[in-house]
Amino acid sequence: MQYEISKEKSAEFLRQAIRHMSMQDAAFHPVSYAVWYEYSSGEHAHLIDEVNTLIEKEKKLNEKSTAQLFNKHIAHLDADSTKSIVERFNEMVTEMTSSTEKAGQDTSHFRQSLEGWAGEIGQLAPHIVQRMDTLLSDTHHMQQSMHTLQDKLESSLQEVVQLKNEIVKAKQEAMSDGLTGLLNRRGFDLALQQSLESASVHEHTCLIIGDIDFFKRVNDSYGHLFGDKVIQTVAKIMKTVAGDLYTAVRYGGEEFVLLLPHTSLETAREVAETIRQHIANISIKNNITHRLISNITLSLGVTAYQPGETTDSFLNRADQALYLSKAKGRNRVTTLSEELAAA
Ligand SMILES: Nc1nc2c(ncn2[C@@H]2O[C@H](COP(=O)(O)OP(=O)(O)OP(=O)(O)O)[C@@H](O)[C@H]2O)c(=O)[nH]1
Repeated sequence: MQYEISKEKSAEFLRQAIRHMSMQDAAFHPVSYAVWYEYSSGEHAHLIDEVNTLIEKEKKLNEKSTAQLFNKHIAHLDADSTKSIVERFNEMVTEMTSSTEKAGQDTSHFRQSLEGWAGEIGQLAPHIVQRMDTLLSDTHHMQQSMHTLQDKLESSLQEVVQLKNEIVKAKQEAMSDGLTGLLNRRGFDLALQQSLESASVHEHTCLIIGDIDFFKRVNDSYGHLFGDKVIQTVAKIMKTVAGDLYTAVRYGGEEFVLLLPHTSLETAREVAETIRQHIANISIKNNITHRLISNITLSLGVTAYQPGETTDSFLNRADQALYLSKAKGRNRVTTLSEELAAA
């Protein structure tokens, strides 16, 4: 979807979209707006064909068919485009609300003038009074329609606010892990990309990857629920250590990542060592046996981003460092610079 078009062109699409929307059964909301805006822009041949076929068959689009068109042709858009749709709809409704309000005021004013004239003319030319009455009654209807439209627009605005909140919430949910509340892998990919894009050549970005040792044994010995509790406890420690400076991630089952922007390799190693020690010192209560379990350990790998390398190569090196920690006996931190990884 392209939104980089001139204001005049986009205003033209907007006008067309409103005209189309007003002829359908579906209500005014961002979903129908998005469908009709895209239809009016003429960009999506498939969408246009499908809409035309539906209109031919059903005359008007209802909520269901509008939602289906949205899901099929528009819902896959990235979050920025979705946000753009909602913002444009919001602007449109706000503009329409204020023009309707103004039109309502003008109509009310016109009606008052008519009433005034009716009184005056009635005395001079009684035969015109009946026509004036009709005119007054029409104006009254028009005023009522304005109020109805205004009410509808105001409720559309509320819907937009709600939709915006839902988009924000859905975005957050899609990026976070349900068990721990940390960022999930998808969230991490985005955070890593943003961090590398915003870092200058002279700044270091580091990664720590940690993996709970012999976690299968933990599950086998104390049960899956206890295993979950261990994951949550490790996540809590990662989050505390991360604070506002770093980003903690549940990368996979029992694997965690800490993203450290503007951080030297040496500092990252110290942070990893702090995490390792924290975890080696925890005791977690087994809710079934009521015993404290304290032999939980984490192996960690640390590395720094090398300018120009791909994120895959960055991640692979951190993984390699983690693998070395496991191979050397677990419960330890291994730091791997680019030269060492290549050797
Ligand atoms: N309780 C629980 N277990 C999980 C979860 N996700 C993955 N696991 C378990 O984590 C275990 C990972 O085991 P392995 O990959 O064999 O590794 P490990 O036993 O930790 O051994 P090393 O990594 O070599 O030290 C598997 O048994 C998975 O079932 C989860 O969300 N909750």
